[in-house]
This record gives sequence, structure tokens and C-alpha cells, in this order.
Amino acid sequence: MAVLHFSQCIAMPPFFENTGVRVLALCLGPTDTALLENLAPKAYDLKVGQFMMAFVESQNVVYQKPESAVKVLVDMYKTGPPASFWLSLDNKPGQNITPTIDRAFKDFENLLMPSKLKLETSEGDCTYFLKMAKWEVQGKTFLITGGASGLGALYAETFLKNGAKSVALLDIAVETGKATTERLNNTFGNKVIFLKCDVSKEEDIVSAWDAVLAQFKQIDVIINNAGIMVDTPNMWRTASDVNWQGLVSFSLKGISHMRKDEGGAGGTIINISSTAALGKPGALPVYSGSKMAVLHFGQCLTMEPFYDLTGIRILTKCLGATDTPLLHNLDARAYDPKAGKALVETVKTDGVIFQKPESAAAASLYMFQNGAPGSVWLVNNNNPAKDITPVIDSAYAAFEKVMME
Ligand SMILES: NC(=O)C1=CN([C@@H]2O[C@H](COP(=O)(O)OP(=O)(O)OC[C@H]3O[C@@H](n4cnc5c(N)ncnc54)[C@H](O)[C@@H]3O)[C@@H](O)[C@H]2O)C=CC1
Ligand SMILES: CCCCCC(=O)/C=C/C=C\C=C\C=C\[C@@H](O)[C@@H](O)CCCC(=O)O
Repeated sequence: MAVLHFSQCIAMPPFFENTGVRVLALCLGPTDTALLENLAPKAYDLKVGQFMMAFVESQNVVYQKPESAVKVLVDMYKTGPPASFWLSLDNKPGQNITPTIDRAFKDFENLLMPSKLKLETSEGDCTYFLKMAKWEVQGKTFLITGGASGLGALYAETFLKNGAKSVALLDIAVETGKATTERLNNTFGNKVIFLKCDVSKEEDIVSAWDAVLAQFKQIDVIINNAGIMVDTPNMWRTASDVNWQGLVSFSLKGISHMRKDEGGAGGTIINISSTAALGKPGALPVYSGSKMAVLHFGQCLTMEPFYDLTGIRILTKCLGATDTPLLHNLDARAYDPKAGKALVETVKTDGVIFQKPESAAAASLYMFQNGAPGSVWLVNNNNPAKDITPVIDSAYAAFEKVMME
């Protein structure tokens, strides 16, 4: 999904008109190559791998011939319009699936329109405020990446105010992290620890994870919040490691630790995605692709019987533009200077609202207290959190339908 969304974003008009470069993406179905040999041990977990294999066998999935996939690639090259997306499945001729993908993203973009949102979550919607919380913050231990400042620090404060037992803040910024920890400990009574951890480095993750467990013994909630937005030539790889690989690493460690079927206590993993996964910001294809990867990772992980088996709730938050340093110097964050200039212009002309961090944190608390396992939430424009799982599910149902045709 990161590949598809990267391609969609970078190819946004007037990309082809300006550059003469045609971006095409191929969604390849199961194809008879070494990639599909001995599948079960390739899953993130053997039990899940065996479940997947049983499914593949029960469905008589066809592994198409590699020659058929290559033919589709060649046809796509010969006939594909700029920014088109193709399917190669079951040895059939290539199918241009751009209309289906576009329709799904139109539905996502509609979620971002303030007028449409108001229809569904008005300020007077009492049920939003009065609904009983289903998931307790009280007594829970939190691990928050990127917790030294910005939204991460605010999540810590919000959950502490609502009864969290302990919080581990992990961040690359040591001085800021220590200062935030001291401030929170002065207010909430020594419940917070700080650990230096660069989430783009596996060795940092391993040692911080071990240190948090040595201190707290149990982690109930992980907020994978650390993220940077820099698509520039010298930083896009680091940004991908921070936004995506770090999140995967903490999620997998969290699953091993929390899973009830292997002696854990269950728990919640909150992954911070963005409205950049729902819209197509042409200047930020790497950032947007990484946030789409975060969204799709959560959806795949949480497929049945994940929650029943493990007792782990995966929540994904699509956060809209929020007034933190992440949005400073926007022009220098795009993949190239021309795109950066265009981004700054669009933010002005579209009147993009930079919502208050406090609003985003309050909405996140609501999402924690009420989010069903596997749900996806929109937190945008200072509005209450909105459960957008049905819209995401219906887009994926449309993708699946195309594969059945
Ligand atoms: N501010 C916004 O408009 C939006 C933010 N988000 C996401 O929310 C999350 C938090 O963003 P903000 O608080 O706005 O950003 P921020 O820039 O204010 O704070 C980010 C925090 O992450 C830390 N960090 C940076 N690199 C790190 C690394 N390699 N390892 C560990 N920590 C690291 C920073 O030191 C800082 O404390 C990010 O994942 C971001 O993508 C999503 C949508 C909109
Ligand atoms: C839709 C992007 C907001 C994502 C929030 C985030 O993580 C970082 C935001 C940084 C800049 C936002 C720019 C927004 C520009 C939009 O007005 C538009 O140009 C991009 C979306 C175009 C589309 O939806 O097709």
C-alpha cells in the first residue's frame, strides 16, 4: 500500500505535464515464483502463517505464470496513461483498476471535507460526550515513542490526568525528554521515565524496550507516535525508518509481550497515521506512503482471529494537520524545492486548518476509551474523533471485488 500511495501522491497533476515522467503501478496477484515458496514461516508469526496457508489451500488460489505477469507489465507500459494502476491476476489480461482506486480515495477525501464531517459529528452530539468509556485508562502502563515533545508529550499528560499508572517516554531528544519527564513527575508524582531511543535504530529499540520492561514488568499500551516529515533526497530513507520500520518493530515486540495466548495480559497498540494517507499530497509522497503503510499494517495485523487469539487491540489514528513543529518550514520538507513551494501555496489556498494539539489529544483519549479492536479513526479540524472504519472497509471491499471479477 505504501508503493501504491507513493505512486498516487507523486503522480498528482501537474506532475506529468511538468516532468514528462509517467508513473505506473502494478498490483500483482499470486505468481509462481520463489517468493511464494514455503509460505507459512514467512509470516510474522508461525500460527498466523499456518492459518494463512490453510486459507490459501481452501480457496484453491491460482498462482499465475510469471510470463503472464510480465505480459501485463509490457501491456501496461505500452498503453497505460500517466498515473494509472493495473492488476495482473489469474493469468488474465491486465486490468486498469484506476477508477476503483480513485473512487475509494474520493470517499477518503470526502471525509476530510469539513462540510461533510459536520453532518455526522456536530458539536451538539451529546452521545459523543456521554457514551460510557469501554476501555479503562486507569492503572495502565504506557510506552510512547517520540514522547519528549509535541503530541507525544501531550498524550502522556492526557493519559496521566485520566489515571495512567506509569508512562515510559522514548525519544531521540534527550534534554527535552528529561525536562518533560521532570515536569510530568512534578505534577503526577513520579510515574514517568525517560529513555533515549532513536526508533530508526533497531539496537536502540531493543535496549529501550528491555529497560522499560525491567522497570515496569508489563506494558499495556504502546503509542507508536514518533514520526518525521522530510521527503528530501538526504532524509527520505531515515524518515521511512522512523515512520514505518520503528513502528513495525515496536508493534511486533508489543504483540509478543502482550498476547494472551502466550501468557500475556492483552493490551492496546495505537499507531499514528495521518490524513496524508487519505488525501494525496503530491509534495510528500514518502511521508504519505509511510502513513498509508501504517494504516494498512494495522488492518492486516488485526484480521480475524487476531483479537480473539491475542487480546490485543490495534487502533489506527488518521491525524489531520496539527499545530506542532512538524509543520514548520513546510517548503523544505517536500521531495524537491518546486514541490515544496507548491505545497505552501496549496496549504494557503485550501485554507488548511492546523488544529490545536489539545484537541487532537482529547480526541485520542476518546478513541482509546471507545475504539473497537481494529478500528480506524479520523482526528481532524478540531473535531471530535470519528470512527471511519466503515469507509476504509468499504474501499477494501471494492478492491476485493475487482479481484473477483
Ligand atoms: N503535526 C501534524 O500535523 C501531524 C502529525 N502526525 C503524526 O503525529 C506524530 C507526532 O507528530 P508531532 O508531535 O506533530 O511532531 P513533533 O515534530 O512536534 O514531535 C515529534 C517527536 O518525535 C521525536 N522524534 C523525532 N525523530 C525521532 C526518532 N528517530 N526516534 C524517536 N523520537 C523521534 C522528536 O524528538 C519529537 O519529540 C508523528 O508520527 C506525525 O507524523 C500526523 C498527522 C499530522
Ligand atoms: C492532506 C494532508 C494533511 C496531512 C497531515 C500531515 O500529516 C501533514 C501535513 C502537512 C501538510 C499538509 C498539506 C495539505 C495540503 C492539502 O490542502 C492538499 O494539497 C493535499 C491533499 C490533496 C488531496 O487530498 O488530493
